[in-house]
Amino acid sequence: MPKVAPKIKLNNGQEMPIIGLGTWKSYESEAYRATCDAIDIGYRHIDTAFVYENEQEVGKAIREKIAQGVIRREDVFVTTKLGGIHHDPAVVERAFRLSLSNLGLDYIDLYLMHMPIGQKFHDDNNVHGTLELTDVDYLDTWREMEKLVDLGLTRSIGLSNFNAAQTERVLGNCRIKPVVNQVECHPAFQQEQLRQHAKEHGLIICAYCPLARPQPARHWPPFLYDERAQQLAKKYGRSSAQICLRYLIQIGVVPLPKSSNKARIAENFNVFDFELQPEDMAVMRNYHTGVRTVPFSGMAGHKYYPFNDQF
Ligand SMILES: NC(=O)C1=CN([C@@H]2O[C@H](COP(=O)(O)OP(=O)(O)OC[C@H]3O[C@@H](n4cnc5c(N)ncnc54)[C@H](OP(=O)(O)O)[C@@H]3O)[C@@H](O)[C@H]2O)C=CC1
Ligand SMILES: O=C1CO[C@H](CO)[C@@H](O)[C@@H]1O
Repeated sequence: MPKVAPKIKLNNGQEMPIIGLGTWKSYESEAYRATCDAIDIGYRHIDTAFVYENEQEVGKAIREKIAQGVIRREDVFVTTKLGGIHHDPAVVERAFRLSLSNLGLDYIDLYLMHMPIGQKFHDDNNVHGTLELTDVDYLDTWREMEKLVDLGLTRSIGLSNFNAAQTERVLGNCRIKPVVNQVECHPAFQQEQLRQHAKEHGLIICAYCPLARPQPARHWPPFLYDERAQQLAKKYGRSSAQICLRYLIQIGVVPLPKSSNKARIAENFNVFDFELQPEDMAVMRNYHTGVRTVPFSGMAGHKYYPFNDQF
């Protein structure tokens, strides 16, 4: 049996493994292969979304691993997300059922609102929609998501790309609390205030883009490629990606590194048998620049654009 990751308790009692496989840009057979490999390696947490157009492959891999007896359904934490084109309260349940049927599962563990902003619906196959944004209130969308928990279709619901004020607006008006906020978080964009805010309100921060989408040819980002990063990697006998993921775990967030390369999927998982010393945590802390990798700039003028506030 592979060693599996430790878990963190969510505010509804559910437990989430503290590292998950990201799957954005893992298409078709790649997403299938990556999910199979990840489960074999010991991942028990997979992050997909309706807009990634790979729910079917991710689901196929999970079902196969269940059929092979590698995991039981209850061993794996599956997250998918409501796309912007499905914010209209009238279509939320239908959109969820579409994702569930893509995955071929009876329930999912966590359903996130991908963004606080809705996009105009054209048809279900136009998953990315257009940048025609709508004014649907995310509270109305949230209320429909709560019903999915009532129906037993998802164990929990959560937010993604919400700022602190928007999170509080949901918390102040909800019947079922969000368990997480999934946001960009890595050493160059550490979300210190949002993390503190989430902690005070009982939400876990899941870190998307935890490696800031490395560009090795450009030696980007510095926290993976500069001299200090190399020195730290050498000191611990690890890769700089492992140092980064370990750092995120030690600051209390749940990283979701994407890889479709088996060696890197394994590398990203092997972060549970060492600990960064306080002086090295300080080195990593200093990489913060406050510059986002994923600013969703095309939505910048919208009234619910989340990133105008400081956090
Ligand atoms: N809620 C939201 O709005 C968003 C959610 N997400 C979620 O978060 C996940 C992670 O974010 P993502 O944007 O993919 O960015 P990541 O920071 O995870 O970077 C992914 C890139 O890093 C490479 N990589 C992976 N592991 C290593 C390693 N050990 N060393 C060097 N390079 C590595 C991958 O290449 P290769 O595959 O070749 O290994 C890929 O090109 C997404 O896949 C998605 O599930 C992401 C963005 C927004
Ligand atoms: O989750 C996602 C991955 O990142 C993309 C942007 O770069 C987003 O569009 C998408 O919603």
